[in-house]
Amino acid sequence: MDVHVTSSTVRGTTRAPPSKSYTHRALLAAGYSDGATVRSPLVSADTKATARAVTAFGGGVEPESATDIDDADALVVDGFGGRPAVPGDVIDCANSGTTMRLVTAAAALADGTTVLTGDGSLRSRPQGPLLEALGDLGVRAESTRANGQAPLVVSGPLAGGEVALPGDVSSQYVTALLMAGAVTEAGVEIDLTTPLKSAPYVDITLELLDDFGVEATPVDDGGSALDGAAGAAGFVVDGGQSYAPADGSYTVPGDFSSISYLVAAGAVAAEPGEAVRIEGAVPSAQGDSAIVEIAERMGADIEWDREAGVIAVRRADLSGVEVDVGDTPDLLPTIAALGAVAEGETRITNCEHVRYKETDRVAAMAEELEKLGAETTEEQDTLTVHGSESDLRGASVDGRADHRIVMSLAVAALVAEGTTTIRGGEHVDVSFPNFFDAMADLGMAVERDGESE
Ligand SMILES: O=C(O)C1=C[C@@H](OP(=O)(O)O)[C@@H](O)[C@H](O)C1
Ligand SMILES: C=C(OP(=O)(O)O)C(=O)O
Repeated sequence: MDVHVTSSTVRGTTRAPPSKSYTHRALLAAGYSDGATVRSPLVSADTKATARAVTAFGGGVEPESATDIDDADALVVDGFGGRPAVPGDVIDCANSGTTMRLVTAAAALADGTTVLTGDGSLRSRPQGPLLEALGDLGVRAESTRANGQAPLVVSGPLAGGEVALPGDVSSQYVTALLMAGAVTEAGVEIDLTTPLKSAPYVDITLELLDDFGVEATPVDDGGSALDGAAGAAGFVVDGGQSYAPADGSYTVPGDFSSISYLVAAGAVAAEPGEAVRIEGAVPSAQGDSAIVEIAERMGADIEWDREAGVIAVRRADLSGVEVDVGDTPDLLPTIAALGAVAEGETRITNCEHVRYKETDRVAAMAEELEKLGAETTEEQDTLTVHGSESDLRGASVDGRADHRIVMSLAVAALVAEGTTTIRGGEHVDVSFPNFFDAMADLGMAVERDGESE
């Protein structure tokens, strides 16, 4: 679907969608339990893939009261009590890396064979380190094409043990092994062979596990417990644990990766004297809440009432900054879009792992922002956007079938002169299904092909 965004201003109040990362984990944790209710879930293409996997393992996911899952305020999960059944069919993880990694480790617990696949993007993303780790733990875990990519074949059961794993490809391997490790016999000890990137996502995991009554611990070189995942040399999770959230339910917080587009939209295009107010912005372990500090550093006018969970953003002149996205890969497209509007140079460093996402987001943002008139320089680990040389004007751009590229280009399109056409607008269904409705409500001039408005 083509989406046409014409330069426009925004104002008013909107609500952050629920967190994709917490929803994936909560659905799977509820699956590992004897049953639990997940409140305020994100119902999106990616989280539906995790729900399908929970069902394939012998659990079930149903809306609490709505008839349609897309309208659900809560999902009632029937658990499989830590012992996944052998699925009756291939598990289709669609576009979701989180689903594929977390479900591969869950599949290793089953006493039989599971086959996992996904769309073309997911079948090109790296799964090798997780397959090797599972192999070292005695599980048959293979890529059908022997290239470390899906389709994957996994034959359990996994008993647990000690394993080495690189930390710089995907933190989701750690999350996957910790979540599955808790219900193994022996537990799992992970030794990182390279420093952990995307560490806050493991903090999200640790926080959620704790809420489900499961203990997992980051450790330093000497094996002593640490407070968080940053700088950890490894992780330990004891086996024989049970998943059970207090009072049988878990509530998902708002999503700061999604909030980043709303913050950026307000920073570049709020109507003079007006603000964009974002509700549902309560602090949690999400590293992507750094978008508030990053945008402020660029000069944005932001107030964040953390207790109320409300962010108010007004337009301001922005200047380029340097940002290390080692911990916050999903912010790269948003920061690049902000950088294209800012004066001066925005250098986004430590971003090699951002190339392993739904698409190579470093190349995608460099190339698509250039079509809008920005100048960019791409290196393997750094993306520089030369804002002062940019004079953004509407163009036809490709969302690369990647939700975050689509949403970031839509932010840039708010200030690009004339109209920008973004190819593949439907891909926002992965993490922020009502993105264009929410933006239209705030004042974005947007038309979607096939719609009359
Ligand atoms: O665990 C998670 O929920 C995620 C971890 C990150 O991936 P990597 O750990 O692969 O960098 C992030 O990019 C992804 O959107 C969600
Ligand atoms: C990379 C992402 O997710 P996943 O790894 O689950 O596909 C994302 O949401 O930006």
